[in-house]
Amino acid sequence: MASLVYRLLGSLHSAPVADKAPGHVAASVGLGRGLFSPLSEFLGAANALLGAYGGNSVKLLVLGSIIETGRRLFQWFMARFSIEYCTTMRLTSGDPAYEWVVLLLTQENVWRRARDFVVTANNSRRKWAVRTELKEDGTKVNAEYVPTYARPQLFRWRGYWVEIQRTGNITAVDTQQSPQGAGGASMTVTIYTLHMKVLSDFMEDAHDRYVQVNRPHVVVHMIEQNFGPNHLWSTAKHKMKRPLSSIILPHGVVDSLVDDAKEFISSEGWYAEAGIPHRRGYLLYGPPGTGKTSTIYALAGALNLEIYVLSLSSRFVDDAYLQRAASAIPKHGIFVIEDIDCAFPRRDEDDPDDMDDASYAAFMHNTNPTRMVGGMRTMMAQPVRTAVTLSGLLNVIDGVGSEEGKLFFATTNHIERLDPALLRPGRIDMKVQYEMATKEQAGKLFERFFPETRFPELAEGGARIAPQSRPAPSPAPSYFRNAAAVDLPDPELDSPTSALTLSFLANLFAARIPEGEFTTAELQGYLQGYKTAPIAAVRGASTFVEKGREERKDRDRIKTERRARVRERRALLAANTPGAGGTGGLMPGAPGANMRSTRMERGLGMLAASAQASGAATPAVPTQVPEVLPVLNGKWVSV
Ligand SMILES: Nc1ncnc2c1ncn2[C@@H]1O[C@H](COP(=O)(O)OP(=O)(O)OP(=O)(O)O)[C@@H](O)[C@H]1O
Repeated sequence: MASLVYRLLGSLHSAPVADKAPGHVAASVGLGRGLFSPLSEFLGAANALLGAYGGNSVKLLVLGSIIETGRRLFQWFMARFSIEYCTTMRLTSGDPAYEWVVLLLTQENVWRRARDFVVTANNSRRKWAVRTELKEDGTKVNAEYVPTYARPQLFRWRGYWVEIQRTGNITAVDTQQSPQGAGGASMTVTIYTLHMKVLSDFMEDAHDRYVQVNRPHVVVHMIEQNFGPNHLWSTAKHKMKRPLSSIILPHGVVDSLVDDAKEFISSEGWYAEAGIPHRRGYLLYGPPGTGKTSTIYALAGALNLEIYVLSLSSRFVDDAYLQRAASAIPKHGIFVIEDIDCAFPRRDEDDPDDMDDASYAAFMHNTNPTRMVGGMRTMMAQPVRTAVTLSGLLNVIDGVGSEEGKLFFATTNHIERLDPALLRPGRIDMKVQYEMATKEQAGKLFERFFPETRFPELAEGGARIAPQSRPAPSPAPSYFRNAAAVDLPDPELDSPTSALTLSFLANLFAARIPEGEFTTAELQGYLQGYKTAPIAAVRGASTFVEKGREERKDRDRIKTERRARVRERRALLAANTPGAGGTGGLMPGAPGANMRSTRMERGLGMLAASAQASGAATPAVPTQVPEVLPVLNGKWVSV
């Protein structure tokens, strides 16, 4: 380029001045002298003048101006061109569309040209990363190379040029931790085309690929506590779909749930015509380990829906956050609130049944339980609570965020704690109760663990009882009236008899498991110990039941003792608490005395009790009553 300019200048320099004579200019344009002669004469004079007084530098100046003007014209043209001849879209991590495009990029092998990677050993199961297996002393280590795309990458898609670039927090994205919003990443996709239709085709293609790849998975979006309140649905996990048949519930329960959800999704028009918000609420309630969460996952897999799970007891989840999180869920997403009861006040805040061991110890020994609830350190032993208020929760269920064809699922182990306002139709449209496993469930679980395909030697054939004609397992079939007495061959000592079939074993197992005493999760845990030994599983069932009963007795005894100790301690605290009939007299007439909460009173009572117990003098009461008054080594601490 530089040499070109020099050559041009050289030619200008060497060109004879006569060539640029006024007459020549006029002749070369071929126009009549009449019109242009004054201009030609002016140019001729200027030329002569320039030639006479160091005109070369001025020529250089003119040339420079021409080049600059040309450059600007080109820029202007390019700006116009790129606005009109390419389409640009921006995507933010955390948004479902971002995931779709990420997958398309990976499938198009755009990462092959990338030179900038983040390496992570965190297996994300996403298709975004380049997965490698490294060998380290014979052990395989999974590592992923995640391209950052910090610099623009150009690739061809269906004959169009597409450019992508990512900005923002590019090192934290596209592993399991993918924050959205201010701290997250965003991606710019530019397609060089005149037609908007290409853009929608691009997104459609990206979406189709995403659906195709995730067909065997259920995508579960969660909230990553570490990312703070600015990030919604920051973590996505891909779980293998679970067949509905693997959920073992009393006959018809799963089917009615699935039919209801399907009917809801397909009747959007009806809701619009009837003027009813298109949403549906389900409450699954019952003891832990009975299959509530598993049912939701299986349902989502069957209907190809994505799940958005939120726990109200998460740090920083308050009314505003809940509202934002619900609004960010796309149409037909399943919104799950786990343990919804923690949004409701307890009748007894210090119920020992709700305390974990740390809280119980803190309550009994007057130490700081250091539990964070709603971003605030609370004193006293308490069950985990939430910063979400009942009205905030109801607003979200009723409000904009819960419309648009969303399915809302709430789970709880304590339906009795829920406010009737939540349970009314329109908020909760269908309730499903989960109970301890029945004999029928135990038998079905056994059959699921030991299918005939894996144990052909125990398949039907020499069967004593065919499955169709098998008597209902609950109550115990007549031939197993005395199930405990049925003697099974020992697989290690005896050779299996032809009469011993899996259905026979399932029935015997069902007969040995008492009705409604164990959760399905407990039975599953037991059977997991006998993955390849169905006969041994049945042989050990009675011992398992006995042990389970003993353990339960122990747990009940501990609970009863705890309750008694908590009652005792409360009585002691009350006796030392002013205003509660006690003799503590800690705060008579203290400023703010009317602000005392039950919790504060307990705190003061604890202080007095601990001071009395240690023989120390009661610390002086502060003149200003702080909001929370925990006690640390006999000193007042204001939080
Ligand atoms: N009815 C069931 N059918 C099949 N598997 C079950 C059933 N109940 C429990 N399980 C198994 O037990 C484990 C725990 O189940 P799950 O998490 O669904 O229970 P849950 O009722 O949601 O418990 P929690 O109230 O503690 O959340 C899972 O591995 C699941 O496979």
